[in-house]
Amino acid sequence: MSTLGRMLAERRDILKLTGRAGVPLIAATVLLNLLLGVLPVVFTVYAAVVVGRVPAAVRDGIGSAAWDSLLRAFAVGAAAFVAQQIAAPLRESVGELLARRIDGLVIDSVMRAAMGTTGIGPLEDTAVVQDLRTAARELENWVQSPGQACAGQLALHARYTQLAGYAVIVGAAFSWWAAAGLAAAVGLFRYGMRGGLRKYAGVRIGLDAVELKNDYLRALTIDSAAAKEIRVFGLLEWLRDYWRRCYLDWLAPLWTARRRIYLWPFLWFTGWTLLVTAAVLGVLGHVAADPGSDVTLTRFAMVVTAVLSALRLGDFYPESDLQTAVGMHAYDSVRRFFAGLERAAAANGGPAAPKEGTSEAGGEPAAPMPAPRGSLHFDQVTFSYPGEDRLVFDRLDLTIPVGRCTAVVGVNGAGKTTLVKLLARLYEPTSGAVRVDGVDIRERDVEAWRTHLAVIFQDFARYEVSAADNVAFGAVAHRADAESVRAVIDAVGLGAALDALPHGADTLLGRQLPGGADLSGGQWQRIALARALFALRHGSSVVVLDEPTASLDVRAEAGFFRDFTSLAEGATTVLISHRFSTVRQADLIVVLDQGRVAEQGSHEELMARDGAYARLFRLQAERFTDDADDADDAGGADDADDALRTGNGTGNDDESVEAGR
Ligand SMILES: Nc1ncnc2c1ncn2[C@@H]1O[C@H](COP(=O)(O)OP(=O)(O)OP(=O)(O)O)[C@@H](O)[C@H]1O
Repeated sequence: MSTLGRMLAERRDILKLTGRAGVPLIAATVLLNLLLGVLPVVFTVYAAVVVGRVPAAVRDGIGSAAWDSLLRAFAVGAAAFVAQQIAAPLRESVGELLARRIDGLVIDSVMRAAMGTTGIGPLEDTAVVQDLRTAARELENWVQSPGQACAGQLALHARYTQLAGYAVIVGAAFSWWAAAGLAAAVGLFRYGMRGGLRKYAGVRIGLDAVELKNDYLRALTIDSAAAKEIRVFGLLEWLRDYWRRCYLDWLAPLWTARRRIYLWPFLWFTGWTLLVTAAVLGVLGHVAADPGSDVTLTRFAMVVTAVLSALRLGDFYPESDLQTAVGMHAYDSVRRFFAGLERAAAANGGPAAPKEGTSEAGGEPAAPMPAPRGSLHFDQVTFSYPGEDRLVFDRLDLTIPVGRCTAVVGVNGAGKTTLVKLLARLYEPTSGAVRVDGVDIRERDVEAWRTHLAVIFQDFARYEVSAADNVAFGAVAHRADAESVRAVIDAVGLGAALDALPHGADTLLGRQLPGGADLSGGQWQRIALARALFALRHGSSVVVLDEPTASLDVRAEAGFFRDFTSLAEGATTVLISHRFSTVRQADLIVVLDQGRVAEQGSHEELMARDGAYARLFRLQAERFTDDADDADDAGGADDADDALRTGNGTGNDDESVEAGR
């Protein structure tokens, strides 16, 4: 697209977005801007009239008709000046209101879309995430936002009305040729300034990825979690140097671009503009100096003031230029973000993604879903993550019985967490289906299906709200059920620890929050377990726990399974764990390997089979005996690797570590 085409498309987009502010606000902004265009011109005219009437007023004295006429002209000029002083801040306020309203609508639509995707695939897509982060940065910082681009574009009315007014003054009071020449010279200078800014903004926008990296490094230096390692490992010097280099990677191209874009063009445009202006003023002076000329003092003053004022209009407009050049960048990112969501929705065959500027997601809502009664079946499920060739599952066939406890084991990367993501419809299978009582879950309403699920992921969320709310988020509609919250807190053995906090279970969990406190890793894990129990008490019937005992001490781990199975009596439990002491008590144990089920059965059945599970179980049991040192040797680790790598071997370095837990 040509530069002009791009410029027009940019302006058209801003206009379309401006329309969302509503007619009254747009009308008020335009009106104030027109007023700010006309008032300086009126002031210029009457200032010249005052100058022209001074000689007669001085000659005729106070009280004369010439004196009164001078006062009238002065009053009009002063009124125009005062009105301008009032209109300018009013324009600022109304413009800000318009900008904030538009930005608010854009932020709403982005948040709705980001939170409203059925799956999480789009939010893990690098391009989509980068667009979201870019949009969020501009919208949050409110430096050059889309709303400000809209307000900035409307502010141009004031500037161009002024230019037209000054040109009319020069044309009417002197020469229409001079007026045209002046307008062209100012236009040329503006083109140079604004065009340069567009190019500069283009370079800055091209450095988005580097800027985001710098944002990350800045945040990292003050991140409390990283602060520990930065100090312990002595990373500070390295980090400082790395950040400095990244910062220069961002700054150096900007410096170069600024010199290239601005220096010579600026001199060239300035030279031409000054030349034309000098020609207009020179001819004016020449004509005025002619004794027979009809150029009066008033007209002379008016034209000179108009020319000089117009000249200023060729310059940079602080209320408009940067905003219109960069402000829409965030909006472009927003649009790319929406396009990315749509692409991801189409690729996953899921429901249509919400569109930018709309409030609802597309697609027909599916029918609600009854609680599962028979089985959860991964029916020939093949899956690879978007953009990845590697199959995590290759025609996986797995049946999870309802009302029983199924444990899933496998080496790091075997696909255990992915299994849960597919079950919760955070991703859709590439082929095959997840069926509940024989029905593909994609045929059901996703929200309805999720009301049956209570999933605690390995990296469960630690909300900076009260401990009680952290638990109640398992079934947020029942947040007021304090009795149940207390019951599940006690059930996971957290009652005493929370009672010791300043406000008991109502203490905010976040050390940096006023009156807040933090918990240990194991206590947080208990909070997550309580959340799952709370969900079970309020209607969920399938509970999935991904590494629920990873942070629990040995005593707590031993008690966990016994307590949890009695608390989750009748529910379908899916337990993912590397700890065989937890796993062994499940009704069914499934060993995942190479994207398929390698073995399944009860602990006794699998031990009798003496396959991968049995070897790994024995290896882990040995760790708790006096022979631990023997089991810890390389042979033992190899054994563990071989045990779970029943297929053609993945060469995963972490396997021995995990197997040895
Ligand atoms: N968001 C993602 N995008 C691309 N690949 C992913 C993503 N999440 C996981 N993977 C890959 O999918 C495979 C299965 O990962 P998954 O997390 O399901 O394994 P896991 O069995 O739960 O491992 P662990 O025991 O370490 O928790 C791994 O190879 C992993 O690298």
